Amino acid sequence: MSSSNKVVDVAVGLIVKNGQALLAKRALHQHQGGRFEFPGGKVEAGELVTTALTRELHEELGIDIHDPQLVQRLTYTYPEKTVCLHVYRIESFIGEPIGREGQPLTWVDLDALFELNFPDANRPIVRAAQLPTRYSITSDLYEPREAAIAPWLAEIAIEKETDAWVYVRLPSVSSELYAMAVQRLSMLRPDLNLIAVWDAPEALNEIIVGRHLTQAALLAKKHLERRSEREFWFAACHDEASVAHAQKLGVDAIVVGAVLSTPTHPNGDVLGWDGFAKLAGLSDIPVYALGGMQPSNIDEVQALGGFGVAGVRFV
Ligand SMILES: Nc1nc2c([nH]c(=O)n2[C@H]2C[C@H](O)[C@@H](COP(=O)(O)OP(=O)(O)OP(=O)(O)O)O2)c(=O)[nH]1
Ligand SMILES: [Mg+2]
Repeated sequence: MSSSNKVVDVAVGLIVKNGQALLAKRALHQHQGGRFEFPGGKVEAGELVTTALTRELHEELGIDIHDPQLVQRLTYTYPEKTVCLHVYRIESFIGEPIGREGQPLTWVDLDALFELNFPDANRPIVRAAQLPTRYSITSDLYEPREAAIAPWLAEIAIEKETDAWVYVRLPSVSSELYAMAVQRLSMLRPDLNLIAVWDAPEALNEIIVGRHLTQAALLAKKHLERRSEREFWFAACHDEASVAHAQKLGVDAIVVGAVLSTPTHPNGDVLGWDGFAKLAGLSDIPVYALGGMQPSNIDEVQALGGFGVAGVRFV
């Protein structure tokens, strides 16, 4: 293999404070010069990626970071070279960032990142920067008819925290009833970021932020057509093959489970923490742990390479 075919590993810091991300402007003479970037730099031979991240952010910004969380590994081929961007979210650091190499710095609202000119590899980073660490899922209607929507709405209205991301999972209902439930939920709780099941009616596109593929639907899919850059795709994965397929398709994040058994699925096949760690370790995209999870499990999940927790009943 010639050296130009070698993948260049890059440690990238998604530094977030008060809902804003820290960006630098790349110098004109650099690769992808003149564009905004998330601060970071090349991993040196024999260096751990997290060591490189700490070193680069100290060199470039003069800050000392704590507890970086892996968000994604992103491989992208430019005409000149192939890079693998190892993206870490950093919410805790000591020092006030300054452009120690003369590079201009700026803080930008997370949802405004979509408007900026980044290196071509960065589009998935901009989407991943929006992702929450809690992926909430609805319970089903108590029976598949319209009268069951009102009590379902009442429960969700109380249960779901402000701005939550909520996958509307109603396996028992027709697509007409499904659309009605999503529309009514969106009117009652316009703050929620609603995720519809993958084959829900197109008419919902205006009020949802994305779609969720069941594992069977994921495996049957050959391409993923995003209707816009702001459309998020999630997928359920229970094994290695589905994790690999989700990555190949370009899904934004996966929901892996069941990690632990739950009162509603007491005897189901569970991965256990070991099984979860194995699948999370294989995944280059963000992973939510599902099955017996509460928000308080987040540290455990992240220590095993996960990104967030998913669940029907968060208390
Ligand atoms: N830091 C950073 N690099 C990015 C981003 N997106 C992207 O494609 N890259 C590419 C551009 C470069 O080819 C490579 C990073 O190299 P770099 O120039 O920052 O490396 P470095 O800090 O070690 O600097 P140098 O001493 O080699 O100039 O990754 C990004 O958001 N941040
Ligand atoms: Mg750099």
